[in-house]
Amino acid sequence: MTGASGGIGRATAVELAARGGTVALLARGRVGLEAAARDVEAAGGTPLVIEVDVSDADAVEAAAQRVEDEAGPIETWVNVAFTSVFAPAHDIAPDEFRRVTEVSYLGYVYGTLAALKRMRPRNRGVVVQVGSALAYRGIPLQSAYCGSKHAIQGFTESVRCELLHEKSGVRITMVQMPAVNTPQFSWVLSRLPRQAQPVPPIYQPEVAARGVVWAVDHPQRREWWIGASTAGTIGLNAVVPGVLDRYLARTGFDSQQTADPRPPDQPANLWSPADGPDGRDFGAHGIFDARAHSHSLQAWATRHRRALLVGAGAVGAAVAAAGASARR
Ligand SMILES: NC(=O)c1ccc[n+]([C@@H]2O[C@H](COP(=O)([O-])OP(=O)(O)OC[C@H]3O[C@@H](n4cnc5c(N)ncnc54)[C@H](O)[C@@H]3O)[C@@H](O)[C@H]2O)c1
Ligand SMILES: O=C(O)[C@H](O)[C@@H](O)[C@H](O)[C@H](O)CO
Repeated sequence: MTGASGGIGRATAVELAARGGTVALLARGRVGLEAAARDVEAAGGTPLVIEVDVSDADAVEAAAQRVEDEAGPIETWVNVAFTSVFAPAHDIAPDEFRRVTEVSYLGYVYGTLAALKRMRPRNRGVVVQVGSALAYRGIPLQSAYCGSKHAIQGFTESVRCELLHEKSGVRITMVQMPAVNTPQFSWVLSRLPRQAQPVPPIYQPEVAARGVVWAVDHPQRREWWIGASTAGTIGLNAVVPGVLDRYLARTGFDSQQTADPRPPDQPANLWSPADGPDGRDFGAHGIFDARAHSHSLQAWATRHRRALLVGAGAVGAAVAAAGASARR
């Protein structure tokens, strides 16, 4: 699991740990990683902490080898680690675009390559890409991030076709997330005047984590969408993208900021971690607990859609039968 020291990665590591087995925790911040390891242990798993910057392909490959040497064959690889800059494109420098892309896009590529190198010869294994509604829909103030998320989506489709072509038993799937209450809004480099926030509705990281674990177990589906807002955004964007352009131009600046000013001492994790030796543990949750939903009816329904369809069919048949017997 990359990006396991905070947010969705941290919550997912804990969710997976509850099944036992080794969970390798890959991220940069030592303090956050050690706290994540304690969480994994408490949940019943065996943590393996590996400090790695995912933008370094050799380091990611070495991390994968270390996992196999110390814990055995990697069954599942989950890419989560990312960074961003909250600012209009004209306020983001070229080297910042490069850095976001190297971490948030190429980090996923390097993780996927390290996993495929080991899984393809064994003809088994699962790669899960943690994505976003923003893999399909760009929003203002997040150009570097949205570019990376779109790129992951394209890369993943290509790899999926290649695996299908060679009739591989290895599976790759992507989980598109809604807005989630994670530390990102307190440690991503922000040039916004006000405190950054996820665009409501906001879900707790455990909702996202349950979605990832479901995808680990059901990787035959090409994508899983979490949250009605995700399904709505991707669906609407496919039909009326121009309407969304104008809607987001009008609402997207305010919906991504609270009324409070940006804290002057806010850290920035673009170049170095905020949860490293000089930092603190940020945990899985961000600062929006009071506004975040602990469940998503849509996510539940998509997981149980077969049972729901069968149930709806049965109800439909019963109603039709009742109607027919009433007419007799
Ligand atoms: N929070 C949301 O609203 C939201 C919404 C949709 C999708 N997502 C996706 O979920 C994933 C996690 O998001 P989050 O909000 O939990 O993020 P987060 O900022 O809370 O955590 C990111 C994790 O990545 C790690 N990381 C950052 N830079 C790294 C680097 N160079 N090398 C290694 N590790 C690094 C951090 O240490 C941390 O463990 C991302 O891929 C993001 O695109 C999040
Ligand atoms: O959704 C995402 O992919 C991002 O990680 C968030 O940073 C956004 O700011 C917000 O949640 C928009 O919905």
